[in-house]
Amino acid sequence: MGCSGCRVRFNFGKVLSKVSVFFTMVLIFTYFFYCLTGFCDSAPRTLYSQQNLDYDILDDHRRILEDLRPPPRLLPDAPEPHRNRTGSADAPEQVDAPGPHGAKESVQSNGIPVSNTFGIKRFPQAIIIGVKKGGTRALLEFLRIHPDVRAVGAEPHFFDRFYDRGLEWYRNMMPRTLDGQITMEKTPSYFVTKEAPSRVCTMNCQTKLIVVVRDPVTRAVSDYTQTLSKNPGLPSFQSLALKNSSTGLIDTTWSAVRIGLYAKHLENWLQYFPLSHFLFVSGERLVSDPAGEMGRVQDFLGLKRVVSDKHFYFNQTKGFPCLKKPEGSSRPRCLGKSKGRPHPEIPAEVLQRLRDFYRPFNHRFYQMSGQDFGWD
Ligand SMILES: Nc1ncnc2c1ncn2[C@@H]1O[C@H](COP(=O)(O)OS(=O)(=O)O)[C@@H](OP(=O)(O)O)[C@H]1O
Repeated sequence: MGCSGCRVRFNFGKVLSKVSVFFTMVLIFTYFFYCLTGFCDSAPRTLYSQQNLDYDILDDHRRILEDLRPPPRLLPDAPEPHRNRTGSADAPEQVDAPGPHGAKESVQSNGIPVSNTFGIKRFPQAIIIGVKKGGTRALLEFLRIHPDVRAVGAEPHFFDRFYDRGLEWYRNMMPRTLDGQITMEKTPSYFVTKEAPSRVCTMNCQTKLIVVVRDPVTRAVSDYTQTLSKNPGLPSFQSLALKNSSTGLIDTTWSAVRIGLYAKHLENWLQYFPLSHFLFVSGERLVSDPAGEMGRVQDFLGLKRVVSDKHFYFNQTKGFPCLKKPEGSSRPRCLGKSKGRPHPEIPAEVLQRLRDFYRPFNHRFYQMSGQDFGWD
């Protein structure tokens, strides 16, 4: 009697364990089938995060790695694509196109790109198109703190150098975004590239365009400083800026001078985009009042004003505002050494000559943009 009771209990236990194994298998297969058909991607983020507890941690890790990584070759001090007579501009330069997100994507130990698991790669809805040495890196890094902005770290240079690679190549460069997030990139040379406006419009004529402008004289000196840092044998600023020292005529073929003719470049863009698609950010105010300028940028992009005073502190050593908590990191960080470096001393009369030269162009630019930047 006792023994047959044991057998019944024993059999019941066996059946129970078989049933639970069966249901577990059914659950596992259902889950895999669900994921294989792509539904995991469309699951609400919280649910998805719970199922993949380490996903967000890995994504943060990827962002941190991106921050710590030395800037990719094209960025942010990428030499101009063309080398001029000084040997510092206007000859095509052999550069590798950046990979998606500007450099190699972080890869998990199983070889799957970490950032490859959710969201969609979209064309940028907003692009920082210029100007070189205006403060474009600072603006992009400040924007990246915003949870609704995802941006490519490197400069893709699609609309100037790599257009023949096609729009799909470009889209593939973009980070994945969730609905409601804005995709962005910055390539300051777009502003001075003749073909760029029509090409951007071919992608999307509704694209929002941000131009960080800075006093063209200081901008030219900053540009020269960058080239000099790579080529210490470069002729003096004045010998490059002036056609002839006795006449004092400005050499507008020198790219460091030409880039500062903002009215001329803007005219080209206005043939394809209405003024309402542009936001002109003051490079000077981005340094003196970063939060104020970021308020304008967030409004223009239709974003909640998340980036504010509390994100910045002024670093006395650097002499520039820095971020208390950059994207993906909890430690304060300033921009790299190539941003905010000391400029060489330029003779006052050369600077004055350049100031006089730019004045009418600046005034024309104030009229066109509807903003007085107070450079003279
Ligand atoms: N917060 C902060 N930190 C450091 N530097 C700052 C910052 N905000 C603006 N700037 C100014 O940005 C100038 C470089 O401009 P870009 O980033 O547009 O340069 S680049 O075109 O991408 O090479 C750089 O020019 P230089 O001062 O000549 O180095 C800076 O003056």
